[in-house]
Amino acid sequence: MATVTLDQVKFAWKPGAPVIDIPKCEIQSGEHIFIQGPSGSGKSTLLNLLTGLLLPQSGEIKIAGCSITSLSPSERDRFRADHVGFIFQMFNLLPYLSLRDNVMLACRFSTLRKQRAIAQAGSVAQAADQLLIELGLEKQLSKRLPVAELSVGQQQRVAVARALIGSPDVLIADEPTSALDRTTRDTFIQLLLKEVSQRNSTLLLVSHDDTLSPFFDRTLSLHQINCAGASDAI
Ligand SMILES: Nc1ncnc2c1ncn2[C@@H]1O[C@H](COP(=O)(O)OP(=O)(O)OP(=O)(O)O)[C@@H](O)[C@H]1O
Repeated sequence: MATVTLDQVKFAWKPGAPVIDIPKCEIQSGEHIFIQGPSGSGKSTLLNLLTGLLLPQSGEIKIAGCSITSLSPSERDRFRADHVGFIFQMFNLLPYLSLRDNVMLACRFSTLRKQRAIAQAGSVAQAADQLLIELGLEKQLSKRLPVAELSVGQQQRVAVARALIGSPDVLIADEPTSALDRTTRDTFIQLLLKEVSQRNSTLLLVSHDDTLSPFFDRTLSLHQINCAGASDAI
């Protein structure tokens, strides 16, 4: 079953200069997709359309069976909190909070994810701890460190735990490895893929780094799926 569907989606920041023009794209439930394209080709714009932060000028985007392009802004916000987990390039963790509190935050904005976390682990705190331990952060968790005292690779693993708590249908990762060295990067990607597989979440990961492609089920090249083909992409 398709988890993400784009149908005749067109978006332009300025009239007459389309950045996204995707006639058709389907991503199946549980697929691990690598989205690649040069700088300026529209990767971030596409992610913002998929999460409903931007609305296309025309066309339809469906996530987990819901047409997000038909929702009101507040419905889209709620849908995003319930169904989409994010991993950002710069993590976007709250530095003064503990590891557990950072992870639990995702459930504060979504009753659905909170209920799933409780059903899976007994409580949201236990679900957060379980994920952090699976991701190799037991020592840092027990010391109750603020995330500001973690290494870059450790912070990125906290960001993964936050994105995964309450098992969202779709996980979106925007250049999540750009701050990691090669060895940490490979370990991180393997761990991320293991965790999303366990939850049967669909993963969409964007990166400039083409050497990540072999880790994924499928690579979507913006050049191939996007007819807009931004002329200034490098
Ligand atoms: N807020 C904005 N306002 C106007 N134009 C924008 C805006 N954001 C991006 N663009 C334009 O849209 C095009 C695609 O940008 P986008 O950021 O989606 O590319 P990208 O592939 O994510 O690039 P990078 O890999 O460098 O982050 C570029 O031509 C860019 O100038």
